[in-house]
Amino acid sequence: MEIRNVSIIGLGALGVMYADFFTNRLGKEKVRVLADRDRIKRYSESRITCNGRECDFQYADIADPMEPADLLIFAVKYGGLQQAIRGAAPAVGENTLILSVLNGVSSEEDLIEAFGEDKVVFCVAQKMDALKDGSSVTYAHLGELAVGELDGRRSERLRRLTDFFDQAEFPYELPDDMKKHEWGKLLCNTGLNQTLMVYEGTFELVQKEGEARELMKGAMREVVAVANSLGIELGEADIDHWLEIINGLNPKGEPSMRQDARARRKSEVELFGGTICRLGRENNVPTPVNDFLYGRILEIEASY
Ligand SMILES: NC(=O)C1=CN([C@@H]2O[C@H](COP(=O)(O)OP(=O)(O)OC[C@H]3O[C@@H](n4cnc5c(N)ncnc54)[C@H](OP(=O)(O)O)[C@@H]3O)[C@@H](O)[C@H]2O)C=CC1
Ligand SMILES: CC(C)(CO)C(=O)C(=O)O
Repeated sequence: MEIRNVSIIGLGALGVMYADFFTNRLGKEKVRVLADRDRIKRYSESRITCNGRECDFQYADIADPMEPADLLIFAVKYGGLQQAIRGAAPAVGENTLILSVLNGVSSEEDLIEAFGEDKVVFCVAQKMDALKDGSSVTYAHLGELAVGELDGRRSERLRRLTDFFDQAEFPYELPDDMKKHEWGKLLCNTGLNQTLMVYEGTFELVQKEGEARELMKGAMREVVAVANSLGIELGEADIDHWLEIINGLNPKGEPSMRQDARARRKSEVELFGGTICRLGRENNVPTPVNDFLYGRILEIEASY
């Protein structure tokens, strides 16, 4: 069945960016933002903007009966995923395809557990630099979604998805090995997000040579070592690939984790250092750089 409409749950930096993109391309009636009544009231009363344009979104109250979505995008932080899964359940029908733009390597497992393997296409959100300040979202790069099947098949549902992206002129990539690709993004976030949260910097700080960039690279090398211990073939070339992407981001932009810290919200550190330090211990891989970053981030969060 052809994809004709999109629903999005999570109206943050990425949610606004995607809701704005698809609303402009498909029309307001084809794009729903799913939320509870209180959030919808708050969103409707605030002036949400994306790159300075005022947004006019269609909201759907998750307490009301609703038609299933053709494509459902989860764009919440990991701490909000279980609640969002319960909230979005009425929008999942027989033919709904689900994407998660969440970072880390866990959200697809949670979505599969909730909705079944046949609904969830693996996805990595990459190369964007979306920044949310109050109700205003700005970005210099929309980035792209890397999508694929775990076994590398060019399946019929993947074709449905890419046909839809082609029609909407939405940028995407089809990596051959989605698991390796997810770990590549984990390598990026574990180095970049944690370093900039600890150093309180923008992308500029790690785009130039210096202590912060070296620390970031050290954290990335530990992700490679942990991945290798699990049989995932990441290497120096993957670090270089993600460094090149980082070098191209808006120098004044910030990763999602630094945005959490500025808002004094609990970050997704468990997805990054939390996961790498735990897997390192379990597989006898030393992770001193991540131990330092993870510990420092827990201290910062304890001070809120
Ligand atoms: N920002 C970025 O550039 C990138 C982010 N990512 C990943 O994407 C994910 C989303 O990040 P980001 O957009 O920055 O996150 P934000 O914190 O900006 O936004 C998350 C949004 O989810 C909403 N939300 C939480 N729970 C629910 C719920 N139960 N129902 C409806 N809405 C809910 C929150 O609403 P409210 O504010 O009303 O509580 C919030 O607006 C994260 O996993 C992040 O790591 C990946 C690539 C890039
Ligand atoms: C690396 C980045 C900035 C996406 O490009 C990201 O994933 C984040 O902000 O969490």
